[in-house]
Amino acid sequence: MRHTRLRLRFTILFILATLTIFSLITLYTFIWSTNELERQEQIQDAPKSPGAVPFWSAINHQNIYDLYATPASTIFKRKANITQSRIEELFQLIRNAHTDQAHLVDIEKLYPINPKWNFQKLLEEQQAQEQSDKDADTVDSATNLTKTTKTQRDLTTAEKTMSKHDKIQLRNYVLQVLAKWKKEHQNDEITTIASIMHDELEQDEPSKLNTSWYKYMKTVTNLRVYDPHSSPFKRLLNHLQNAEVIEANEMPQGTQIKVILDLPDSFRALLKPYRVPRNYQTLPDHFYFSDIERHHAEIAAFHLDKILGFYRVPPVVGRLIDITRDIREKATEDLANTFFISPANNTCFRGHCSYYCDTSHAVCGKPGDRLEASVQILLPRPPDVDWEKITHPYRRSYSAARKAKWESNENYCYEHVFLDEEYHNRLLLDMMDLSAFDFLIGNMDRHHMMRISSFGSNTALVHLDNGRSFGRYDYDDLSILTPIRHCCLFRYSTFARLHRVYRQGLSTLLSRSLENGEQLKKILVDEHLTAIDRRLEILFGQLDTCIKTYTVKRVMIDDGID
Ligand SMILES: Nc1ncnc2c1ncn2[C@@H]1O[C@H](COP(=O)(O)OP(=O)(O)OP(=O)(O)O)[C@@H](O)[C@H]1O
Ligand SMILES: [Mn+2]
Repeated sequence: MRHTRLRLRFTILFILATLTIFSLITLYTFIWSTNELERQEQIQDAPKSPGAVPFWSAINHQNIYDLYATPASTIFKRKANITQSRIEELFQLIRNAHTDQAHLVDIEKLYPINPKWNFQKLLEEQQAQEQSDKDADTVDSATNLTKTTKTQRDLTTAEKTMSKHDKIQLRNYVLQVLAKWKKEHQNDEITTIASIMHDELEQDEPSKLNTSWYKYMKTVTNLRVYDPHSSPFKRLLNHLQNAEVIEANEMPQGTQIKVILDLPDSFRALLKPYRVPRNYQTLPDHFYFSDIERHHAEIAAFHLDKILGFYRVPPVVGRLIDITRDIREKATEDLANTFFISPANNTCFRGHCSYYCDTSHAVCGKPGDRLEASVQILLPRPPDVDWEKITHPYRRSYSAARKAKWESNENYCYEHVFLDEEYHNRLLLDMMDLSAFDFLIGNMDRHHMMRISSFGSNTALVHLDNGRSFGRYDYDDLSILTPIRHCCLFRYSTFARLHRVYRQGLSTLLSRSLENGEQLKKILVDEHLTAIDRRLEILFGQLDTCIKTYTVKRVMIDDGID
């Protein structure tokens, strides 16, 4: 009896407990779901959390954690002031002018110069003028001249800039000089790095003469750093991609981390590691000189240079490396000492350099040992081969406060570049090619131009260091075109190639080249591809303006360089 009552009491207790638990759960679920609903309502207009946004579309997402975040800027679309049909017209115009010019031998008639005008005299006048400006500046700062008198003096200086007549004469003079340069150099023999290095190698390291490295060096000439159709080029790409690393050493030159890899068969390569995602844009408050170098920019620049037919960027591939096996275990002591394991258990290294070489900007594998990098052939350097480092006349000021001279002087090309005899040769037009290339890739950081001086004077620029290109796709920096806008000179051959890729669709060619020839995926986000097409049109627009101002034959030049 007692037993049955006890069981009944237990059953009631059990039912009561179940009911309580059940109602608690229901209540909790209700409260939770209402909260959730409310929460969802609240964040309906707020940006999605970074995790909810697919990686490639995260580009225009504002920062959810930033209370003052403004919506990402809408893509800045600068319109080219030229239509497709005008580009075609321009092409016909330029092609006809080129054909006409090929038959004309009398350069003096084509570019007439007043017998009373003299280059040397103009040069001396200009130099005297500069000296007096400098002296006046020194006096100004010494006597602490008031602002008004200084402005007055600036005004008189402005009046003293090169006269219109002198400018016309000087342009014709430069055009004549370039035509003479062509005559002198059109039969130059093409030389190779292999031939420059041959004798020393034969004496000191004869075994190197049988390597695939030497075979590639036979294709590096004074005109281009690789032959895209040759087998040494294809083998080189494969080698950069797959060869085992023998030693990893830090590159002492430069401001950001770079690693020199020794590869088998005498090859050396320059590695720039992954630092930021493909959709990273130069931080709004960063100058170009604080911008972080991007491995994907190096890769994309190589592909673009190849499509444009310059062949002036040393071959580079994107490579997935094992940070421990390929770098740490092969590192020199100095480099190895900067390795550590991060809190996320990834292998990282800091390296030694002046920008971003500290623990908070370390290069880390992600996850673990996996690291993307650009790997570029390191061309022979001094003492084996001599290079010339030319300060770019349109170099930006590397100071946050100062501006460069060319930014405020519209006559800068006449007063500084045309008057400088160092530019009375192919260098002037190589610089125009480079300005076009840099504008397309958005590179503001071309402080120097490099060329291999062991080749003599007829030697192409080598487009080294493109790590700070592709920094922005929402902005086209017209100032990169200043050399072209100021000097208004351009090669026929370059124009013809630009026109060809324009017709084929430059961005299509580029994305195809990256897809087929690159192991790393999505090197350029679509926004960068769109920007390149837009910039090509802007470049044509600039050439159109030049031609309208100076006529085709005073802008377009055939200096014999393809
Ligand atoms: N592929 C290469 N072959 C031969 N030399 C190279 C190559 N790449 C770079 N160099 C040399 O190394 C120097 C530094 O490289 P790079 O310009 O890429 O570094 P950086 O950190 O951007 O330097 P900076 O801060 O001076 O621009 C170059 O000026 C050049 O002399
Ligand atoms: Mn650089």
